[in-house]
Amino acid sequence: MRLRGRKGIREDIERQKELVVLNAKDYKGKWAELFGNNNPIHAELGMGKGRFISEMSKKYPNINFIGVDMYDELIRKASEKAKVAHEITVETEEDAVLSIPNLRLMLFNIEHIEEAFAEGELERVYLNFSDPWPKKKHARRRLTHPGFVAKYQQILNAKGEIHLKTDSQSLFEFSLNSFADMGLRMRNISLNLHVDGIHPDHVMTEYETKFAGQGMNIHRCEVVIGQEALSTHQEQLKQAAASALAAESKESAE
Ligand SMILES: C[S@@+](CC[C@H](N)C(=O)[O-])C[C@H]1O[C@@H](n2cnc3c(N)ncnc32)[C@H](O)[C@@H]1O
Repeated sequence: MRLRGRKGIREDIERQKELVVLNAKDYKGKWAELFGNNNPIHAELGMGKGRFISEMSKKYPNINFIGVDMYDELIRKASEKAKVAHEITVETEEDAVLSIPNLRLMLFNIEHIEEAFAEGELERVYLNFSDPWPKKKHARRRLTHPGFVAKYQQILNAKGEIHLKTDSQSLFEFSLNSFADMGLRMRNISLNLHVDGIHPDHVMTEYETKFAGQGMNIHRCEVVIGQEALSTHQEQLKQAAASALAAESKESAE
């Protein structure tokens, strides 16, 4: 997605100091301080126009959300969407900088994400409809390339997870292989999310609305990164297996 900067956009986002972070590197290791609490931090990498991150921040006030994108215009659009989602009415120039306590929009290139977050500073990374970069020679630019995933591993904490959604079958295949090659555990894999049945709390992104509306399959998976998340997942699997065995032996006894 390429957008040419429009005069005034930079000034507009610069004015929104409470919501927009232009100097993300300065907050490395200090995001909890910026939010003023130790709630988990979830980041959407490549948020586009920001519908997902706005709605998530409204729905889950006890989680801190950061929407990351590299274009001024998208940060501005996302800030407008956030204010609508949070029902902030902008009456004057000054009001435009009103803060949303659990949301920040960060202008940043994900290629250098480890320069913006310290080790274990995030609890979840959302990759929603990331650019598929279909040409093989561009594989390194895909946000699920092992080079990127290694950076996410570094900045995610013990409960860390990556949640991926995409319409692109080729990106999905590439991503699953990438995660598997890195020895990572995947769960809740869906090749057709909207047919498998979406959870009532499911929040759609702009691209998801468009592609699902066109009848395209939406692929999704969760990747368990942190040790604590992995232990919880393994415990859940053990319990599910034990209940299945118990049900089976009860059935055969009857
Ligand atoms: C296809 S759009 C998806 C937007 C949104 N997540 C959705 O699902 O509607 C991908 C977004 O990722 C952003 N993006 C791609 N590469 C990026 C990078 N290296 N750093 C920051 N943003 C990036 C693009 O600017 C674009 O807004």
